[in-house]
Amino acid sequence: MSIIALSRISKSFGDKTVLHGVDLEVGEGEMVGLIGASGSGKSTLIRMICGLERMDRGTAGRIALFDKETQKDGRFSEHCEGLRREVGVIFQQFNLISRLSLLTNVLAGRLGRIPRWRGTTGLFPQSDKVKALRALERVGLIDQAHQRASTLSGGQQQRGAIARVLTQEARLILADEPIASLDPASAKLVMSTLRQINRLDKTTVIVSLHQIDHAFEHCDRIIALKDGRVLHNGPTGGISPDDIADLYGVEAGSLDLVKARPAKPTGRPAYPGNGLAPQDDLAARVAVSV
Ligand SMILES: Nc1ncnc2c1ncn2[C@@H]1O[C@H](COP(=O)(O)OP(=O)(O)OP(=O)(O)O)[C@@H](O)[C@H]1O
Repeated sequence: MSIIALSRISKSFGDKTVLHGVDLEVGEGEMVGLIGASGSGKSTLIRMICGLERMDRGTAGRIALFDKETQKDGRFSEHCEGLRREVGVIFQQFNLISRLSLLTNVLAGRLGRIPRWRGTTGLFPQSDKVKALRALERVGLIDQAHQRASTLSGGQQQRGAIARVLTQEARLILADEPIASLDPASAKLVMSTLRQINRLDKTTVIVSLHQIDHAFEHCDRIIALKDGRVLHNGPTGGISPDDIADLYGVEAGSLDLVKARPAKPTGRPAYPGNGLAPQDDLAARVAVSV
């Protein structure tokens, strides 16, 4: 199944065109790094894929997710809203509600999947609370479940945001510069968490990154944008120092990144006891109100 299919996607803001007829296909279970200099169109492309942005009209462009059309020639299709529920989006700024507990934030991942009255009254079904706690356990934050989001570190908040998309049971994760605000150790942990979800759950992940060594280490495929056009689209190992130099407008000899290569799967979880806590144990924990 095709997870993402884009054809002839163009986007302009005023008289400035930031995406020029982009074509892309992403398949099930891929982990794709989206790289490119600042302003090359990475965020716009991600916003387009998740239905937050309309393409230009009159271009015959088309976007489909999971083989269903979300927009065509600048018009959203009837499937768009339903398909958005299947897409988990992670932003650089975490987007947790700071005064609420981490668990409540993570439960928000269920909002598109429960009746509205439950969401507005905060009466999440027990099964959803178990899902949220399992997600927190997978990202190594079970002990922080009842902590206010504002008291968590940046790395913890970003892993909280990942737990939220796990709770959403997203089939596609779009992460827009998820590690840009993090220290190196937290960045590594966030990237290995995304990679592990991709490997264990076969969730498709697209991650835009400024730190290209992380893209080299964790992604199977690199899509490189330059001035709104795809400059490179292929296996991570196939991108050359010259490609990178061209992308960022630097001398190839000044780059020290080719030593970074895709990591081999280890099968090791990022956290001890990760992900598979006994259901009973988790059910007991949800007795605490959220
Ligand atoms: N809502 C908007 N209105 C006007 N211009 C916009 C808007 N959104 C993006 N742009 C412009 O589109 C271009 C591409 O922006 P985009 O954020 O997609 O790039 P990016 O590759 O994600 O950059 P960065 O890595 O710095 O986040 C930039 O020139 C930006 O100023």
